[in-house]
Amino acid sequence: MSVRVVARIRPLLPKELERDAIVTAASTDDGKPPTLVKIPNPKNESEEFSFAFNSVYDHSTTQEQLFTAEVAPHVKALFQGIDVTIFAYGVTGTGKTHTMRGGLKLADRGVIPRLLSSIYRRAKKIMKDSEGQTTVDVSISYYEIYNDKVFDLLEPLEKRLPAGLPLREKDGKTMVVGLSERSCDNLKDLEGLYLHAEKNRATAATKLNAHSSRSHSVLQIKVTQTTGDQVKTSTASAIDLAGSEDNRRTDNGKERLVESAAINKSLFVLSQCIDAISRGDKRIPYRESKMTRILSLGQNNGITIMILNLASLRSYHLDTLSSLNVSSRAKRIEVREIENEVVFKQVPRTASNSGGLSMARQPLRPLSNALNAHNVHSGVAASKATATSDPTKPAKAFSVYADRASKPAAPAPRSAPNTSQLRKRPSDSGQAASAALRVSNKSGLSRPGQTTQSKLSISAEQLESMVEKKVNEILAMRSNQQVAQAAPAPASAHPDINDAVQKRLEALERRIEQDERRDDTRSDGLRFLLSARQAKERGDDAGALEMYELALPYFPGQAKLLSKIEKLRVRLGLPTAVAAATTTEPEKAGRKRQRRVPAADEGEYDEAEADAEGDESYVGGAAREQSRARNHKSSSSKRAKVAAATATSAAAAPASENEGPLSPRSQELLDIFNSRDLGRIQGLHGVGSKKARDLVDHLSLMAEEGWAPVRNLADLTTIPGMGSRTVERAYEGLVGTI
Ligand SMILES: Nc1ncnc2c1ncn2[C@@H]1O[C@H](COP(=O)(O)OP(=O)(O)OP(=O)(O)O)[C@@H](O)[C@H]1O
Repeated sequence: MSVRVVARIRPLLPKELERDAIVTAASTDDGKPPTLVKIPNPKNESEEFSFAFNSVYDHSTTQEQLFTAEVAPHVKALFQGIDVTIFAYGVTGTGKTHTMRGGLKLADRGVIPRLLSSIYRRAKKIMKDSEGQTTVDVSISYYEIYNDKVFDLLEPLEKRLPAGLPLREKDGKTMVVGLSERSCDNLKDLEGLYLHAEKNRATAATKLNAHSSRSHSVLQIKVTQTTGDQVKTSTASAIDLAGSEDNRRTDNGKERLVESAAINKSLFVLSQCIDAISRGDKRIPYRESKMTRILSLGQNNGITIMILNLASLRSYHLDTLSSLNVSSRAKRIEVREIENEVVFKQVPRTASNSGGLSMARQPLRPLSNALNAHNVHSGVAASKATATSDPTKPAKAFSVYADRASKPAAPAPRSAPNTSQLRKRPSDSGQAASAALRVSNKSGLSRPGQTTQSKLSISAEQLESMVEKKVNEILAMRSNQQVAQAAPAPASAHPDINDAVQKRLEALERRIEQDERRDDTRSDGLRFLLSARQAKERGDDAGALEMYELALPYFPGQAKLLSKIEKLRVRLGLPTAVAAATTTEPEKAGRKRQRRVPAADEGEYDEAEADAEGDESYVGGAAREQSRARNHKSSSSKRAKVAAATATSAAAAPASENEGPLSPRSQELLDIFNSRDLGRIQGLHGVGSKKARDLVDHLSLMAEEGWAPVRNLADLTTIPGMGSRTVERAYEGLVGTI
């Protein structure tokens, strides 16, 4: 079966006007429940676009009706061992949180509280009917993804690590490493936990001067049914995605811009994934954001329901079209309704601390004959209207109450809509983009990446200085401090840039993106260490061991780390067959991990290769790329190469410094790192604020763990986030200060 996609149009709010409402629900045939959303063509209001969904709910639909029609039928499947994922998608202010969480009053309760009640009711029934033969355990995990970092909402805020929790793939499932899971005997406890977590979320948001709806929230309810020695587990996931938002419309400050960038990026990646799956592409860009990795749309077995929330207002016109485009394509994604395997009980090694959506990977297959028959659209995706979002939105809260048995509302039809009224196929993303640009131009907005074609004759020096300037701009745009200055469209800042420069700039942007990905991969090592420490604090030795072993490939040969692993193995009564257990196994795991992350890893690997060549040019362009490709076949350790590169590079300190006395400049560089002073580290060339924070975290952890300070430049290159090129840039940047 395919992902079930339903649309819900919210009612107008008190200050919104009926005459501004432009989105309507319609039926394919008179008397049938609505399955179409109609919206005028923004370029020609006399023309109307229709988008087909599995079901469409208009402003009159109550919370109970939506739940009864779309969610309640799947609770049974959940207890059969099938995972269920429900997620709300839509523009800011369209009713996602209202749908998922709802309000305080009984009638206002959204999908989540009703789902919790329903699960408890069914659990009770199963236990009663089996006369105690079957026991049902219900537990929850709850986390948010804020600025592409995962934070556990069940843990107190003080325990939050700035880097967030890492993700990893295990047995084809995406897991949040170190996520807590709380079991509750009754609905009231669960209610308390959920409310507490919601409070955590709001408090965290307030501390960051943000709004909680700027994060994606993921609630997972795990149902474990035990009969004799057979255990059946399934998970219901309720996801409230952050809303996309136009910065021009909301007059965002710099923090908001960073958030918006993260939200829009993850939602953009989601739409790219949906496009790629529906086109039948082999490569789906799941890994480009944490949210898409977790959601793994189309890769997860089980039932997936996407609720598209819509506001009918004209001020949302282009945003609404964009979200209609994305979600109507999601219908074409096939998922398999497969029960999780029953496992046989054995003495557990430990309570698992790894949460995550249960997602067994499967080959992706687009539905060849399930095109959006009714979809006719302009592909408008980029331009936005100019209204301001409502800052006076009432605070959201809810309570879970035991559901009264209620008469189900008329269920929505489950059949796919009739496709005979096909008017025009939805355009692919390329068409969408070009249409978007046409609209953008019409509305006077600048085209991202637009350049004038004028061929100016400029000297190589001018060219280099423009490139340098551009690099700095791009880096500045990506740092928190200067993000507010990033508002002007990058290319239009230089109307005199010719094609050659433009190409170089594009190559640079790709390069910077690669750098970021590489850093992310490396900082995973740090996250594993931090998770290990957390597990240790919780007294979870097995969890700590697992995390330390996962960290090992990032810190090869660290005696302290090896000894921690050894000690934990002894304590847990596990074989200490020394090297095999502590070195070989994790290294194998590391290699496996590298195979699973080809994109990130290739960049990192290439980087090490380029470093080994001593190629310092930032603008090496195609030649550099080709030289990297030639060298890609080498199989020796990347870290060894990075270290070797630093030792042999003419631009860096002399190799002898790694053994003998250090030059004053090298000493100064090491002192800065060993000081763990954020300001000083951030002040180094080539070290942005994000990298500086990660480095301080890492160095502090090293110090707490009793590891020796960094003694030479080669040591420095083994720190996650530091490559030889970064070390050299920082080193060179100290010229004149010493
Ligand atoms: N079906 C509905 N019935 C009544 N009020 C609704 C409905 N849907 C949304 N609202 C109201 O509309 C406003 C915006 O809804 P909500 O906050 O849920 O939007 P959202 O999509 O979650 O926004 P954000 O992305 O900012 O979190 C709220 O005041 C909410 O109470």
